[in-house]
Formats: sequence, structure tokens, C-alpha cells
Amino acid sequence: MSKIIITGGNPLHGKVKVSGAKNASLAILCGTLLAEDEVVLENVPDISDVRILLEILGNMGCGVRWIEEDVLSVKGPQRLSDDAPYKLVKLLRASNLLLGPMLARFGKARISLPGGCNIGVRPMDLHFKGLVALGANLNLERGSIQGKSKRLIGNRVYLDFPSVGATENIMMAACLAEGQTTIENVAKEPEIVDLANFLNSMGARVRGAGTDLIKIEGVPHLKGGRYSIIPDRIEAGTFMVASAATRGDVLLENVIPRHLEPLTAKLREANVEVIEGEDSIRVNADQIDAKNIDIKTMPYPGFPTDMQSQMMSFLSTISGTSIIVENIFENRFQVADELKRMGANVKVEGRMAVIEGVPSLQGTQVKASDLRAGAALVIAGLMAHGDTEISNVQYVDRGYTHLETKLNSLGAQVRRE
Ligand SMILES: CC(=O)N[C@H]1[C@@H](OP(=O)(O)OP(=O)(O)OC[C@H]2O[C@@H](n3ccc(=O)[nH]c3=O)[C@H](O)[C@@H]2O)O[C@H](CO)[C@@H](O)[C@@H]1O
Ligand SMILES: C=C(OP(=O)(O)O)C(=O)O
Repeated sequence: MSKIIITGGNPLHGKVKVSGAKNASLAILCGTLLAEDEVVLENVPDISDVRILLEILGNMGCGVRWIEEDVLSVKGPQRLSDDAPYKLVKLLRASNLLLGPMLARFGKARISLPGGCNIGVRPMDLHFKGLVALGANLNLERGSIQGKSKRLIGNRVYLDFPSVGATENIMMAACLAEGQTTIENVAKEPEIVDLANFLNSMGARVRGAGTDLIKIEGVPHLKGGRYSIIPDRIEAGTFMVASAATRGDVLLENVIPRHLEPLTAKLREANVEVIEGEDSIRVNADQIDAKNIDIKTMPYPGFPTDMQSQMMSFLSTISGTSIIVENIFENRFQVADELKRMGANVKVEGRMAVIEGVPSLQGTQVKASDLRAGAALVIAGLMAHGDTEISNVQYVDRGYTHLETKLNSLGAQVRRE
């Protein structure tokens, strides 16, 4: 297993281009199963989650081909040739988004329960509730979801929580259902809007994405097409926090500043200068006297849970007490123990973490417990005195394209062994 080794203490300076969004790409790749013709996707990130999902799609009979570095062609099968196998499905959460498209297009699905990072229990009851309301027959058998359906029929679905995945699965399934589907209390994340735009570009009739009510008028077929995926707001956010944490000055290109507003607001509250351009953001923390802040994670447009761990690293050396409340995933404070090994003072009590700022962190050996914990440790390593050696970096590779290259181009000293 490889390790990331960081020699800390270098403020990040320069420009970096943000890649396409992991969570939009994964949902959209699952959505390609709905199309009858070739789909060409631009701005696809080169991350392991995408590569694994492509392998799963290939197993199921899709023709998958990279046309350029970040441009991908996917041609769905006329008939499913195989299931989504456990050995691949267990590696990523988003494999659960194959369920809706498989049922809607092929009338059957067999998928192992999805894996991914251990950040919480992550049930699929809301996905099931919606798909069953559309007429699917779903069972759990020996760790696999077995689904069957005739043509799905539109219905009203109320989500008890605005789940991103449930919204996406039900929305995709409803595109090929007969009649109208209304989904209430849906997630409003930018990746939902991107998925809806992609589906509409193939001939779907989805309205209301980005609000809390989505209406879908089912159509008999979806065609193919060409679509460009939005930039990754979490990758962008990670570089923003890395710039702030190292007291650097970084210009991020290929971003949608509006998607980053929850983070921008918090960084500004901490006295970090954030300058928004049309499709760029500059984060300047060169001369700042950073201030402690409190954070509560919430569904979009609240503060994203996927940026919580990175903020914990940043706050760990700001004098005073900062409080983080994690409202989305119950097991997302695992990085606190690793940060403590680097000298941070963090106390976790249930859903709350209390961070007493210390003057500095010291590099040591640490272990990533999940994707964003890994990103947080990278930021901690950039801030720390001496060398930080991060193991379990397969988690980091799930979501960051060319991370070391990008960081080194900003003046960091990062290598992989
Ligand atoms: C691939 C992808 O897009 N992943 C993102 C997606 O995950 P994911 O789609 O899994 O996250 P959800 O929005 O579904 O989960 C939010 C909360 O709802 C709960 N829940 C969810 C579904 C369900 O059927 N029942 C239920 O109780 C979950 O346990 C969790 O507590 O949104 C999360 C929240 O923004 C992000 O952190 C992940 O990066
Ligand atoms: C939790 C995340 O992803 P996933 O849902 O794919 O595990 C994430 O991107 O931080």
C-alpha cells in the first residue's frame, strides 16, 4: 500500500485547476444506463471511484472508452450482461445509484449492498421507499438487492430526509416511468441539478432540481448526447482550506463560486480573504490573524459534511475554541484521533467536536479512515513542522485527481512511496 509523505511548512502559492465533480460524475455515469445511444461526458475526474464504476459498467455490458484525458464515451447495452459484482461494488458508495436506472431501463437489478467509506450506517430505506412507490419490487437477499419491475409508474414520493442518493436514484428511475412523479423534500445539492440537466439533455423532462420539489414527466426513451460535468466543489474547497491553513495565496480556476458559498462564508468569518471571480476563487491568507469559528454541517446550501474534516485541521491551530457539529454522518470525527497524534487538542462528544487551538502541529505517522479524513490529514501535513506520513491513501484516491502534482505545483513538498 502506498503512502503520502508531506514535508510541512510551505505556504501554498499559485494557480490550480479544479477537476470535474466526483459526486456528479458518479451519478451521471449511472444515468448513462438510461440512454439508448452513446453518451460523451466532458470534465470527468481521473479518480478511483470513476475507474471502478467504469469497470462495473463494463461488466454490465456498457462500451466505455476514454476519448481524451477527461472526456469519456459510454454506450449502454441493449440487455444487461451481468450483475454489479460485490468485489467492485463494495469499493464505492455510489454504486447504489445503479439501482434506479437498471430497474427503469431493464426491469431488473441485482446489486450487492454498496460499500464506500465508513462514515456512518448509511441505510437505503429512502431509495427503496421511492422505487417501491414507482412500482418496483425489491428484496434483500444475502447482502444483495434484488429488484424487478414492469414499466415503472409515476407517483408522489416524500423523502423523510433530503438524501442526495435517494433523490438521484428516484429521479433517474422516474425519467422512464409512465406519467408524472413528484418527489418532495429532495436534496438541493449542485450535483442534483447537474444530474437533472444531464438527464434533460438526453430528452428527460425533469423540473425543479435545486428546489425542494422535483417533478418528472416520464418519457419512453432517452437518447444519447454530450454533456460537461460541473467542477468539484469539494476538491475546490479542499484547496481553499489548504491555502488558508498554510497562510498561502491560491487562485482556483474552473470553479462555480456560488457552489462554494457555504465554505466561503465560514472562511471569511475566520478572517480569510476570499475573492470570487466569474469562474475562479482566490484564497489569500498571507497576512491574516485567523479567528476561531463554529460550524454545523447541513444539507446544501448548509455547510457540507464533505468539508468538515478539512476544516477541523485548519481550526486546530487557531487560538481560542472552535466547535463543529456534524449533523449528517454519525461517524465522521475519526480524523480527530489522528490530528491529536499531531498535537491538536480536539475533544469529541457524540455529534460535537470541541477544538482548542494549539500553536502548531508536528508531523508524524497517521492513517486515513475515509476520503475526507485523508484530505484533512494532507492539510494537517502541509501545516505541520517536519514530515507527516499518511497511510490508507486509497481513500484519498477515491476523490482527488493528481493531488500530489497539484499541491507540488503550488509549492508543497508531497511525495508518494
Ligand atoms: C456519491 C455521493 O454523492 N456521495 C455524497 C452523498 O452521499 P449519500 O447520497 O449517501 O448521502 P445522503 O444524502 O443519502 O445521506 C444523508 C443522510 O441521510 C441518511 N439516509 C440516506 C439515505 C437513506 O435511504 N436513508 C437515510 O437515512 C444517511 O444515513 C445520512 O445520515 O451525499 C452526502 C451528503 O451530502 C455526501 O457526503 C456524499 O459525498
Ligand atoms: C462521503 C463521500 O463520498 P461517498 O458518498 O462516495 O462515500 C465524500 O465524497 O466525502
